[in-house]
Amino acid sequence: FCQSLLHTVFPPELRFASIKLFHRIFSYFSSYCYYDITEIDGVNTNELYNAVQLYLSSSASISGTRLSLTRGLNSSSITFGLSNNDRLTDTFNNVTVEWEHIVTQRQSQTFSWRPLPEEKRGFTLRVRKKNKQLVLNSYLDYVMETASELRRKNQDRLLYTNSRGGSLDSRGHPWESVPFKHPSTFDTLAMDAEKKSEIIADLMDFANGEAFYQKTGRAWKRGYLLYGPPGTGKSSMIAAMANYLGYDIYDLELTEVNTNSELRKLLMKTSSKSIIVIEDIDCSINLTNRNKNNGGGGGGSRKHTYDAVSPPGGDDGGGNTITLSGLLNFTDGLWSCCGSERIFVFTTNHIEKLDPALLRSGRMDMHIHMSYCSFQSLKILLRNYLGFDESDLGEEVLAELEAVVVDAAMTPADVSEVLIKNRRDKRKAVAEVVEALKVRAERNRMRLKSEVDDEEQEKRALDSDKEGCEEKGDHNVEDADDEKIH
Ligand SMILES: Nc1ncnc2c1ncn2[C@@H]1O[C@H](COP(=O)(O)OP(=O)(O)OP(=O)(O)O)[C@@H](O)[C@H]1O
Ligand SMILES: [Mg+2]
Repeated sequence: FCQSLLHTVFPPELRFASIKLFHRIFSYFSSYCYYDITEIDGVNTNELYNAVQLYLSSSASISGTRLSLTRGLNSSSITFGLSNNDRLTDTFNNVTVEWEHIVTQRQSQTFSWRPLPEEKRGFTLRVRKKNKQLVLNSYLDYVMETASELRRKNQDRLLYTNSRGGSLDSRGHPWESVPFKHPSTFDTLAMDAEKKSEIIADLMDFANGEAFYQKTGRAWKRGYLLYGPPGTGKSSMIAAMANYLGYDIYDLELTEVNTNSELRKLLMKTSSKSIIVIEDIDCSINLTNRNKNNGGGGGGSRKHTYDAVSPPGGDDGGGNTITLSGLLNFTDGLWSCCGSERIFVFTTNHIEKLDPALLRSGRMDMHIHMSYCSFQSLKILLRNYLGFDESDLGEEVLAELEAVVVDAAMTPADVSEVLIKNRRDKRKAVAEVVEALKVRAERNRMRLKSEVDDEEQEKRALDSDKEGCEEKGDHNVEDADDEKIH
């Protein structure tokens, strides 16, 4: 009755003004202030809303008897969230805040450029007025940071590529991404245990080293060079690194990049906590560092210039003008620090072809040699593919394997191929591996022997030539003496 009386007696304007006044008086006397974080801000999605939602999902265990569960696209885990009008308290620096999730039905579909959801969702944050500054200055930043950390952990890795050349997508990004689901881990990687644990420790030091890099005044980045013959696990190692640290991978295709500035733009669009990979560096860029004497009219100064890359077709007049110095700036220059926590990984099959400028510490901090199967790595492969431990193999087989594995110089890729082919019959698989290793070892021994024989023959031929010369020379001397005498 009162309500209808209010409706009839007071005109709407007055009613509105009185509600506003009431709110003002209430907020004046209240010791709290409230912040609304709505899901849609105008027509844009409010990033803070998503961040808060994700952040609160991490505190789900604290309280709350009713929670909503979600599983995002590309995500491999489930996250928790607050249900309608549920509240949750959180503490930050000894300050307690309260979050409430408010869902209301949207009244009428107003005109918009894109369909809006029927529900209007938002979080309301209630804080004491005296804590207002703390919340605005650091709590919300903390929420955003925690949320992005969670997003990274929950979501599978992304693999970015610049295969589109220099063109940008609709959001102005030069990178294209796909979910990265490589199953390689340090457990499945066949290599010597000490080397593996050294790499893992190095990665861990790097990931936890923010304070150290800050203290020493270094950019928070690290470079690894993986080198070795094809099929020894260089790409698998990169995947294992990404899976271990939870970083995204940017696979940089240098042949698709035309200029140094394009390279720089690509770098600027990479996120932190990522691995930037340049595979087969010796093939994608002509990395010879040349001292060109800039003598003619250029002030006579000796300039250190680098060769421009010639396009793969060998046509020197092409548009690809990335230089080694451009690449070095990419990894090491001022631009490399725009963002933090980055790992650069270069791979090559021929380390000897690389320029020393690229290999120096600071650019490539760690050189990792991926090599042929050793006895240790062979045992890892047998365990991974067949589930066989040393005890399953037996001493005799182990001794046989150990005797030939080094001479065989087989890559882990070759060995795993034999194992995959015979994986239904495990005993046969082991026998086949032993056989393959023996055949390879024998072949290598024969090759080595024939090389040594060839060398010896050559040496002998050279020696006999020399002797012949000396004899001839002696003759000449005698002849000369003869001549003198005559
Ligand atoms: N060290 C290793 N541990 C486990 N598996 C390996 C290893 N090396 C190679 N493999 C197997 O061989 C396949 C090829 O390896 P990968 O692509 O990592 O070699 P690569 O060194 O990158 O070769 P390339 O130089 O040709 O790029 C992988 O799918 C993996 O299964
Ligand atoms: Mg590879």
